[in-house]
Amino acid sequence: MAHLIDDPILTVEHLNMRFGGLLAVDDLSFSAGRRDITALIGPNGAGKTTVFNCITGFYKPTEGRITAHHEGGEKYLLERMDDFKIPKVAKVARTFQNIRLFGGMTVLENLMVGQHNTLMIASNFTFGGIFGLSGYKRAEKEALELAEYWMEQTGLTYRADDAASDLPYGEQRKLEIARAMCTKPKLLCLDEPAAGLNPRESEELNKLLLFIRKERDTGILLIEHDMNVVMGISDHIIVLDYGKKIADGTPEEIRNDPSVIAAYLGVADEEVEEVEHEIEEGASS
Ligand SMILES: Nc1ncnc2c1ncn2[C@@H]1O[C@H](COP(=O)(O)OP(=O)(O)OP(=O)(O)O)[C@@H](O)[C@H]1O
Repeated sequence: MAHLIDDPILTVEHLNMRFGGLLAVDDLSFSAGRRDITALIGPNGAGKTTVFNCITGFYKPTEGRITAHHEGGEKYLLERMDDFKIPKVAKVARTFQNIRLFGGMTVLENLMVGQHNTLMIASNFTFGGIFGLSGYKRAEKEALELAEYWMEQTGLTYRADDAASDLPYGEQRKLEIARAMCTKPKLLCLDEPAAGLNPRESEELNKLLLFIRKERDTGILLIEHDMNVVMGISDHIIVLDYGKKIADGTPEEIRNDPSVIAAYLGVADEEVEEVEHEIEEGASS
């Protein structure tokens, strides 16, 4: 089963990632829609973070092709790009499972650092900033406005001058997303954004991600274990188990897919039919 995507922001074709004797990602192909929230789910160790690391250039895949498709028709082969070019040129941004902020910097400073690339270009990679070049000043003003915009959307304006490390966990997660959004990504990859959030915070996260998809024309690719988040906001779900894709469809299709239930429950293949039967019985009772 493969979910049909008319207008992909990302296509992954026959991706393999091998670590010594372990095939962590096994012939994986899928697409993520340009304005969709696509979730990558699966039991622990299924290969989800490895896929993210291949997409964002942390790992060079053993085999396969990963393409970012921009609206103008430009295509970027991510597996061939230097990792620092992936956010800058291909416009693919990411957050991490373990929060990686500059703890000693303020919220605002974290958002300005996120725009370092744009400001360096505006300074012509010289001391343009110090000498007050007009192009640099304009870029700096725009960077500040963008930082303020994302502080507002994430409810962090009142925290602008606080050190990132002083923020509670839920706000640090939001700050990471705000910082990624300051790079104006076309695809935002989020590694377990709901981890450690309480139910109210994860509800706020859902709203923020739906806002990003609707207002910013940004596709989202998300790894998540919190099924309230996954089932609540995803347009499309891909399920991995032992590095292989075992399902690909809408939340409704995935929810009722016996092989997915089996993978999560950890039952053997031959028991899948039994699980399927139980689901059918459950649905008819
Ligand atoms: N750098 C590495 N070297 C060797 N093995 C690795 C490396 N990175 C990941 N693996 C292995 O690849 C497999 C997939 O790991 P991965 O972290 O991608 O899974 P995951 O689905 O993200 O798991 P989780 O939900 O627990 O984060 C695991 O068996 C893991 O031990």
